[in-house]
Amino acid sequence: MKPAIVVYKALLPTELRHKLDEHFSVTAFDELSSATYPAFLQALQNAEGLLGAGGKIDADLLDKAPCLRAASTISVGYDNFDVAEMTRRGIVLMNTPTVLTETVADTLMGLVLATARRMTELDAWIRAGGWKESITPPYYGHDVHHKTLGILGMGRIGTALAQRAHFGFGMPILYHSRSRHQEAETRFSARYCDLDTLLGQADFVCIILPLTQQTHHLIGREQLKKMKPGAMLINAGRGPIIDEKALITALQDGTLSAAGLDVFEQEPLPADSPLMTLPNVVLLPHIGSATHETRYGMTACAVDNLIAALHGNVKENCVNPEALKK
Ligand SMILES: NC(=O)C1=CN([C@@H]2O[C@H](COP(=O)(O)OP(=O)(O)OC[C@H]3O[C@@H](n4cnc5c(N)ncnc54)[C@H](OP(=O)(O)O)[C@@H]3O)[C@@H](O)[C@H]2O)C=CC1
Ligand SMILES: O=CC(=O)O
Repeated sequence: MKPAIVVYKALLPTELRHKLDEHFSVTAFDELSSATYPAFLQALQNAEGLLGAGGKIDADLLDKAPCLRAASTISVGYDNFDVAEMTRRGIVLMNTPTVLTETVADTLMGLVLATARRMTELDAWIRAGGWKESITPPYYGHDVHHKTLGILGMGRIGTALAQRAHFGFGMPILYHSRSRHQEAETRFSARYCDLDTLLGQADFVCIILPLTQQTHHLIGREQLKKMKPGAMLINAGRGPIIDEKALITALQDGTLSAAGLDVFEQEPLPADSPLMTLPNVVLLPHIGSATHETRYGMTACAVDNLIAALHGNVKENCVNPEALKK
């Protein structure tokens, strides 16, 4: 008998669905809503595998999936999983690094440009009947090329961003990570520094860190005050890395000149969030990796990950290899 798996919030192209069907008995939920949730919980009872995107996968949910052996997330970030609890239970967690790196770096560079050059604001301006003759200096943007870029998190995506900024825009690069990254220092002349130095010297601060206990609210009121006057903050890591209340205040009182955000403390961003009405913010609905090509690559990777995990053949993309020893 084929192992049972549950697929949730994954838009599976036909060939990938067929691939899963070859290996597993699949129960799929395009959306998780109050209408579908009871059936989802029911299906979890026998599921050996779980494949999907988002959702809080904590001990309570794991209790409802007593047969689970592997979970495969269609994302590189896995802060929504209780990894320690999964490891304790011997449940392997797989993610999709690398396939999305270049696309998310493009998104970050796009946010830098859109924020500095006020692209969404001016798009709204022209749609409301405005034209450039009426744009006076207070509405001008700022240059990006040759400005200093600060990267928080010189991992896979941070490195791809540094490459774009160095070769494409001639930007001097500062970075902060847990450790030094020789490749970025050699290839892109990136300079390692502590967080306060980066905040004080960068014209653009780009956050592309994972959300962990250590990075939660890493950027709060005090850190925002340390940013260079006129600096802009870009976040595509995870919303809670920034204290959003402090961010809103800083954007309102001019401590921070502008922000470009793909991620938020609460997603979807509530309609009454002050961020919705601030002109000096570019908002994206967590679409860092959302291109046809990359979403396909991520989904294919997640499918292969689950097949490997449930066939005891894990070679890469395992978040908690210790679970394999259980
Ligand atoms: N908006 C979107 O759609 C997307 C968002 N993301 C987010 O981007 C994150 C990064 O992805 P990726 O680049 O592939 O991951 P990597 O693991 O390659 O890079 C993460 C980087 O963060 C650094 N880091 C981790 N913890 C700390 C800390 N406490 N202080 C300082 N630096 C820290 C790591 O440092 P070190 O190298 O020293 O270990 C590493 O350089 C994901 O976890 C996800 O949250 C990813 C894809 C899409
Ligand atoms: O946010 C997206 C991810 O892949 O992580």
